[in-house]
Amino acid sequence: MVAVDRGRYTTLVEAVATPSGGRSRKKAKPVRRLVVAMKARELGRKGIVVGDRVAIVGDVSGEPDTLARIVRVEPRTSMLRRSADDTDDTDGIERPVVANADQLVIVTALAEPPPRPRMIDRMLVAAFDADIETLLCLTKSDLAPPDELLSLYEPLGVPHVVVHKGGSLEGLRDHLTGRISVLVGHSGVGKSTLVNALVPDANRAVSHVNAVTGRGRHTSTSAVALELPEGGWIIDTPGVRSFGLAHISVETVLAGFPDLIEGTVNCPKGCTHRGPDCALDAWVADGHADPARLDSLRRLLATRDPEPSTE
Ligand SMILES: Nc1nc2c(ncn2[C@@H]2O[C@H](COP(=O)(O)OP(=O)(O)OP(=O)(O)O)[C@@H](O)[C@H]2O)c(=O)[nH]1
Ligand SMILES: [Zn+2]
Repeated sequence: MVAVDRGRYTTLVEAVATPSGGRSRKKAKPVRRLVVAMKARELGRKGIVVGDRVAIVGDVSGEPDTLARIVRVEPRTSMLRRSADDTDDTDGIERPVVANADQLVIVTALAEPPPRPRMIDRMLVAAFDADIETLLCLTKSDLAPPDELLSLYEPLGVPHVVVHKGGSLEGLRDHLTGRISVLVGHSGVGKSTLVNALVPDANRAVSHVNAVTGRGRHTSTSAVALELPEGGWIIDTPGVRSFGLAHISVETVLAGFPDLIEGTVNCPKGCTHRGPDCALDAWVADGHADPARLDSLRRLLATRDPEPSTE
């Protein structure tokens, strides 16, 4: 499923065409088309998100004004979620964002706008919760060096690439080829610039999806999956600017810090690992782990608190 917009799901159907006449020895070529579908009633309230693999029935011709039905959603290998944040009606319900992704690409400008480590931390926790890998993609390296930011994230073992407009994207492509990557980042960080450089006809693909759904050309606010020329997919998430993490437990965050877990055995029950009772301070002071790791853990735990939607 490559896009969803107000109850209309755009699905990519791949069929192996049988060469006509049966005499042709040419290898059958997969034929792909976009088919717009709605959710079959029997799926009830089950959500379908971009990245889902679905079974569709009915009119699957993809002709204008046809509508197929999605009758089944295949089991997911991963699910990126976020809690509702301040910009939503705050019902505290977690929302699925993208299914079956392999990696979350956190796009951050080195300047204009300045990097926001708390935002990066949030994304890292969301990716950890979804059990998908992360890649830090630092843009606008022509404006500022990456060193300061990397000193924060290299100790966490987060892989990174540094890019700038018009520069080489080889390092980034190496990470993206053959995988399903979700791109997230704030407005202005250069995400569209990247997507257009990676997928030469990205604009056309998006407006084609919009045309197929009859939603106008530039109205897409949902995630859209775009195929990379080298193989693999990038999923652009224009509508997802932030990740509320209220649904993620302290334990899940801590699980991202295997080197610190042993230090928590003497913590009081239900320790938030942020208060004065936490045993981690003394344990780290004894030299069992790098203090920077404890700082990082606390930063991540702190990011679970709601913060102003202006960020
Ligand atoms: N100096 C510099 N400017 C860049 C670079 N990449 C993008 N920009 C500029 O930054 C501005 C924002 O880039 P976009 O690609 O539109 O950013 P975006 O993240 O897609 O922003 P939204 O469209 O608001 O989501 C544009 O004026 C770009 O030309 C870069 O590497 N260096
Ligand atoms: Zn503790």
